[in-house]
Amino acid sequence: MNPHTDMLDLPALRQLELAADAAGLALMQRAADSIAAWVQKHYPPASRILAAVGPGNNGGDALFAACRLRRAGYQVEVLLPVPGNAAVQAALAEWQALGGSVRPTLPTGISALVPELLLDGLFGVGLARPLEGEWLHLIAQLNSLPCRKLAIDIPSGLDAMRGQPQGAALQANVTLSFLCPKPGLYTAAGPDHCGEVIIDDLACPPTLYPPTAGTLALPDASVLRRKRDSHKGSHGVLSIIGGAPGMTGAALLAGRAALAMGAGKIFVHPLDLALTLDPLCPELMLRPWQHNLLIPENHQLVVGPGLGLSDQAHAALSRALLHPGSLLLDADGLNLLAADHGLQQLLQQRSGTTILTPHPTEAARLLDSDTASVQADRVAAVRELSQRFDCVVLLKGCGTLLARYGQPYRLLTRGSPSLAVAGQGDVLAGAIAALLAQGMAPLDAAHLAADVHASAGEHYSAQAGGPIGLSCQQLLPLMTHELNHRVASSGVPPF
Ligand SMILES: NC(=O)C1=CN([C@@H]2O[C@H](COP(=O)(O)OP(=O)(O)OC[C@H]3O[C@@H](n4cnc5c(N)ncnc54)[C@H](O)[C@@H]3O)[C@@H](O)[C@H]2O)[C@@H](O)CC1
Ligand SMILES: [K+]
Repeated sequence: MNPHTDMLDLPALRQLELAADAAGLALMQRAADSIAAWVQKHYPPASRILAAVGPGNNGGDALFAACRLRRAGYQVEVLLPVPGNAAVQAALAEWQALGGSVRPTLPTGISALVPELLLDGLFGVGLARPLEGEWLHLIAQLNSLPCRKLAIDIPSGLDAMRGQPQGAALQANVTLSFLCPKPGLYTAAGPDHCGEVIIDDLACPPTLYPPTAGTLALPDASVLRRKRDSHKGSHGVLSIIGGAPGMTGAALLAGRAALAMGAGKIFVHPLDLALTLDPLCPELMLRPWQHNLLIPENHQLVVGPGLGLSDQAHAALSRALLHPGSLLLDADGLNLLAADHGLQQLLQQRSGTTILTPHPTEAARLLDSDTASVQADRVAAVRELSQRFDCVVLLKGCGTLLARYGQPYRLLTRGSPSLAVAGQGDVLAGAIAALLAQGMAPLDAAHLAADVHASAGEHYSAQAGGPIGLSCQQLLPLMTHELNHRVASSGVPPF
């Protein structure tokens, strides 16, 4: 267990809290130390701090931190809307012994008292239902304060496991989270509410941690190291089927991305017979699809970019499902699969690994569900898909998730809205297949390719001054650079 990258599900997190308690670890005091240390590092004494204290242990963390900060000379105010549990009461006794008072509501027109920093300790992982009434009002009031906001453990109102606001959620600048990362910090609406995320394991011994459910840890890229003594045949071959009339660009984008990510040889089989060359990328070998097209066993096969939903597309997918090697299905490859139980049966009978790369709406189609339900619990959706189809599944969207049944799920911490443009799904499909072609295991290939893609999106935003306007031509060199960097820094460091 690495408490900085490995994640627990909620029952396991509760189990850990109990184990720490039984071991006599005063975790709440350590949490309060951690909060106070963060404040002292960033704000000089006498700064104005407002601590919002909720009814549970999250409130206890905030109020014990308030005591420490008052002792250290900060001007601390405490907002305590409801009487808290025993931990809050103990902190309150300490606070009052220090001469502190509490206010039950936030007065309107407090311009003179506007804090420099809000400590948000209303709710943590114990949020059990949507917020209502006065709580909604309070969150809105706190969000409108013109000051920086430090969320304790998780922004109040955000579901720690699902990353969705429960009615409303605090908009934090920094989130200081304890014991281990929670998926809700990184996926769905989580990143837009958390700001910078800091994990403090509170020096809780790793032996106390139950088995992990998921991880943020990245796969090692050293398998992609190249020998001087290598040739194009050393780096794998892949075939892409897609590119129906009107959507030929999708297949070409996948092909170009595969080249940028190091695949040795790339065949593109467009359904549009008129497409015979990519003039901007003549390295791609274009061989229009025919019903008797034979894909050699050693090719990594991608089906879906610009495939369409025609009878021809259906026939191409049916045949592709018989391919004995690895197969990646994207876009209309997934839509055809979702709509046809016969194709799903063929998928179940496959001997090679299959990777599915749905966006939330495609995932909903595969699950006979709707997009909102998938987004409401992205971790559950990706796990369910991987189990139902016995595939590696990559669920796109903010906080990309990957799962293979029986293994911890994986969650990307990187990403950028710059990538939310047409064509990037095709780029990702080609990138994954390129890493498969170079010998990476399917889950690792999908994970590393997605992380390289996400990182390149971040680099683009940094270079362009913002996320608008990304195109494949700009992104692919950034992906190549990022991949080379990952490979160079993998494995044992050089002298
Ligand atoms: N137990 C432990 O070992 C540790 C807990 N820690 C802190 O404790 C937090 C968890 O504490 P709790 O389990 O007490 O939970 P919380 O403090 O997150 O909230 C639970 C309280 O909120 C109420 N509540 C839940 N949903 C509500 C809603 N929608 N509207 C109104 N009230 C609602 C519950 O009735 C309960 O009173 C963590 O997030 C973390 O901040 C840390 O101190 C580290 C150690
Ligand atoms: K909180």
